[in-house]
Amino acid sequence: MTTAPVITIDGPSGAGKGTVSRILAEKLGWHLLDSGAIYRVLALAALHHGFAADDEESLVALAGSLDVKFDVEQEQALTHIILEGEDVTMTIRTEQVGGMASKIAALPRVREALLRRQRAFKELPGLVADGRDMGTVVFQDAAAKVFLTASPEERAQRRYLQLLEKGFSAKIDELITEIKARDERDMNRAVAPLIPADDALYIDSTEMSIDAVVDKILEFACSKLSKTETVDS
Ligand SMILES: Nc1ncnc2c1ncn2[C@@H]1O[C@H](COP(=O)(O)OP(=O)(O)OP(=O)(O)O)[C@@H](O)[C@H]1O
Ligand SMILES: Nc1ccn([C@@H]2O[C@H](COP(=O)(O)O)[C@@H](O)[C@H]2O)c(=O)n1
Repeated sequence: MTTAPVITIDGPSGAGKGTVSRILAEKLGWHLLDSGAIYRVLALAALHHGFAADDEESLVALAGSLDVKFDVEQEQALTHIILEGEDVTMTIRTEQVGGMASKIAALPRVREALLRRQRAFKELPGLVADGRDMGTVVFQDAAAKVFLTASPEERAQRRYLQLLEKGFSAKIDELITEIKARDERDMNRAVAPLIPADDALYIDSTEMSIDAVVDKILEFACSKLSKTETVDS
């Protein structure tokens, strides 16, 4: 049986992972995993239930029973995220939810509880997986791994424009502080820290357009995939 190839795109907040992953998945006709959305949904559910960010016991139980659905809307290239029957696609994008997600994501048993849910996205014809540990932990055998980053100031500026576009208010100074705090937590946690996989292509997109990043990843992924096919045949 042929197993589905995976392209992983890891990196810090606001680097453009979600944007380029969606474009790549569309171009290739592959499935898409936004693993950060899973952590964000769990964070939102925890906030709804009033659980503290360090209440590992309750969070693990919640992760195991999380009633979440990803409804892919092909025409509008949008995935609706439904938590306990409620559309939370927009609500999970706030920095408050992102901050809570990054705190609970540092808990080893919470990460463990979410592993199977993420790996279930690996289906034919292929998967583009976006997150922090896609290449280092969740899909270690991925055909092509990318680490996508940009300076904190550029990422905050991108996030600022994105939040305004979605109708949220934001302050650039606060975003820079929040992004740096999230980087610090994500890169220094004991389990699955945000680091490039040894075999990842490193891209700094500070001065690159979205199209340039997509082209670079496509070129890299195609060369990796053709080598994999040669080895398999
Ligand atoms: N190379 C780029 N140049 C300019 N803007 C970009 C670039 N890449 C992405 N953006 C914009 O930056 C914003 C953040 O991108 P995106 O949501 O894809 O980041 P992310 O890495 O997935 O962040 P997070 O991990 O927090 O979800 C979006 O509005 C996107 O359009
Ligand atoms: N594979 C992942 C994905 C995400 N996280 C944590 O969730 C937070 C929110 O993720 P976004 O990509 O939506 O910004 C993020 O800051 C990480 O702490 C993770 O640990 N692993």
